[in-house]
Amino acid sequence: MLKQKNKIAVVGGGSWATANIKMLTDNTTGKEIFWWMRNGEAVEHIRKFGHNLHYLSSVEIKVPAANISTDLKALVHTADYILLNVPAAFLKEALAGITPADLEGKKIVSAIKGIVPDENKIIGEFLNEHYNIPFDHILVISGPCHAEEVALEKLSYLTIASKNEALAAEFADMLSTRYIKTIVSDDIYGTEYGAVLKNVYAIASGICHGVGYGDNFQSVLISNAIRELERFVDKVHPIDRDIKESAYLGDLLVTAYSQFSRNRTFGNMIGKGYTVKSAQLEMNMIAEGYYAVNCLHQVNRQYNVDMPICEAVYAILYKKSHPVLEMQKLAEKLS
Ligand SMILES: NC(=O)C1=CN([C@@H]2O[C@H](COP(=O)(O)OP(=O)(O)OC[C@H]3O[C@@H](n4cnc5c(N)ncnc54)[C@H](OP(=O)(O)O)[C@@H]3O)[C@@H](O)[C@H]2O)C=CC1
Ligand SMILES: O=C(CO)COP(=O)(O)O
Repeated sequence: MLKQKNKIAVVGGGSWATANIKMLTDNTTGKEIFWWMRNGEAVEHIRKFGHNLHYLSSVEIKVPAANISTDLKALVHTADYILLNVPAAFLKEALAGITPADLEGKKIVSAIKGIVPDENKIIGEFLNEHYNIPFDHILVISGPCHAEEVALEKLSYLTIASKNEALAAEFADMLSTRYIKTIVSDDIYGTEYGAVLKNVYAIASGICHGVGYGDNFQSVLISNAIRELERFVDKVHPIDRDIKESAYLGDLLVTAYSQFSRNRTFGNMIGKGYTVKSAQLEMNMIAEGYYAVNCLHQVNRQYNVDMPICEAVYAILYKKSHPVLEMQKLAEKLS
C-alpha cells in the first residue's frame, strides 16, 4: 500500500519560516506543505505574486495558494507535522486558539531559538507541559544557519534533535536538499538552550564591537562564551555531549560573527548608544536574545551557574547599565 504523504504546516511568517518553506519545497520527497501567518495582507501577496512581502522577498514560494492561510486551527487539523516558527515571545499569542486536543497525536517541530517568557521554558518543555505533547513527538531544528544564506542556497548544516531519533531522521529526510545537510541528535535540552544562549552571546559580541573592542578581544569573549554555554547546559541537562559540534559551537560562531545576525546587529546598536526601543524599531526583525537573557537570568536562580557574559548583557539591557562600563567589568572576569 502507498504511504500517505506527510502534511506539514509551517506556523509563522518571518524570515526563518520563509527559509523553512523554501527548504521543504526544494526537497522533492512526497509531502504537502501548508503555511500560516497572522498577516492577511502578506497571505494575499504570496498567493498573488509567489513571494513573501516583508521577509526574504527574493525567494520563490512554491506552496499552493489554497494552502496559505490565517486560520491556524484549520491548518493544525489538516497537518501531521506542525513546524513552529514564531519568535518565542509571541508563541503563546499565536497559539491562543489552539487546545491540547487540537494537537493530540501531532508531531511538533520547533525551529524557534528562544524561551517562552513568564513560563521561562524552552519550547520542548512548554509544549510538553502546556499541550501534553509527549517528548517522542517533539523535534527541534537548530544549527548554524541564517535564513538569508538559505535564500542564496549557500551550503548549510542543520541539526534535528528529538528523543525519537527515527522521527528526527524522517524529518531530516524531508528537509535536506543540495544545499542543506542534516544531522540527527537526541539532545533536545542542550540543542535548545545552546541556541538560546548563543543569541545572548551574539548580543554581547555586537555590544563589544559597538563600543570599540577589536577582533582580538572578540575571540576571547567567544572562547569564554562557549565555556559558559557548556557550564549551563551541563548543569541543566548533564549528558555526554561534545560542545564543539555545529549545533553548539557552530551556531555560536555564526551568530557572533555573521553580518546577517540580528542579535549581533542589535547588540552593536546598543553598544553604539541606541536605546533598546530604538534598536528594535530600527531593525524591524526580532533579536531573540533580548527576551531570552531576562528569562535566563530568572532560570539561573535555580541553577546558580557562573554566567558573567549573560549577566553583563542582562545588566545593560534590563538594568540600564552603561555598555562601556559593563564591558570593562566583564573584561576583568574573562580569561
Ligand atoms: N532568521 C534566521 O536566520 C533564523 C531564525 N531562527 C529563529 O526563528 C524564529 C523566528 O525568527 P525569524 O523568522 O527570523 O523572525 P523575523 O524577525 O524574520 O520575523 C519576525 C516574525 O515575528 C512576527 N511578529 C513580530 N511581532 C509580533 C507580535 N507582536 N506578535 C506575533 N508575531 C509577531 C512577525 O510577524 P509579522 O510579519 O506579521 O509582523 C514575523 O513573522 C526565532 O526564534 C529565531 O531565533 C532560527 C534560525 C535562523
Ligand atoms: O540562529 C541563527 C543562525 O543560526 C540566526 O541568528 P540571528 O537571530 O541572530 O540572526
